[in-house]
Amino acid sequence: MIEFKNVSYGYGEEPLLSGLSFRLAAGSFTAVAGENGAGKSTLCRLAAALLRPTAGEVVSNGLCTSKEKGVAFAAFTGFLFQNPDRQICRATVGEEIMFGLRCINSDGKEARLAAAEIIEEFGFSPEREIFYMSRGERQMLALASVLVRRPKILIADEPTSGLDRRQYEFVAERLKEARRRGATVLMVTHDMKLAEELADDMLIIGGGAVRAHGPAAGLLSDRRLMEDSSLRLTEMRELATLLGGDFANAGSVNEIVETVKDKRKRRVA
Ligand SMILES: Nc1ncnc2c1ncn2[C@@H]1O[C@H](COP(=O)(O)OP(=O)(O)OP(=O)(O)O)[C@@H](O)[C@H]1O
Repeated sequence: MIEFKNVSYGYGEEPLLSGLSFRLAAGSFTAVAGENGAGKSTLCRLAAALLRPTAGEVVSNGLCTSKEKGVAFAAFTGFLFQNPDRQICRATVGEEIMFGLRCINSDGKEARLAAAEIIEEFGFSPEREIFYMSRGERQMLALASVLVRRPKILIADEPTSGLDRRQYEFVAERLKEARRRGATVLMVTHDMKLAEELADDMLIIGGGAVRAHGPAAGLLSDRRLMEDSSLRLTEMRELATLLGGDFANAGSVNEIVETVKDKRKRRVA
């Protein structure tokens, strides 16, 4: 569980975030959205104890980030940076994955087995030199080195940006899997289709405050909220809200099709 209690933060004198209060339930998947520069990455760093609030409290997994050392949070928090090069610090895939494990004092036989498994799952080879990997591959590697630690809390800042379709689908599946295994996931994204596919809840920030927090389906259908937050309705939501009435809260194209069929049946009868 992650809780923000009246949290404020600023890099300079002006606060960037002011009085944020919300709670993310254990095991939930929350997508964070908002316009560029709204403070989404800053919110993630606060949640991961990489930053401490200038006022208020962040409590993660029962620990207050202002009272404990960062290492206490690193033990159960996986953080995927927006830019993988901020994270990667070793020369080869194998070394990078093991580095992630050593950071949580995991270095034995089990750790080496987990490293071998994830390297295979991601389709890398342990000797592969990171210097020659593409941006997308480095992003996948950064994710692998976070996931190998099986974090209780997973914070991913735009995990699919710059990935090709195959990589995108692979990453979306890995995030779903982390959630299935019980992790609490917080994901920043500009991709509302991804939010719709993965998240239970959405947290929309803007103007330094929480603009909305609640079930993703409802927020993603709120045309006014989406427009005010510079977010795009997905094509499916666009269609559902344009059709209105019984269709307005449809969760998928399939639901729209079924509702049309149902209406036709009733008209014929
Ligand atoms: N280390 C820093 N020092 C000073 N200012 C910073 C720092 N990090 C971020 N900022 C500023 O804080 C503001 C919010 O940045 P942040 O990265 O949290 O926003 P964001 O919503 O994630 O943006 P984007 O969608 O563009 O990634 C921006 O104006 C940014 O320039």
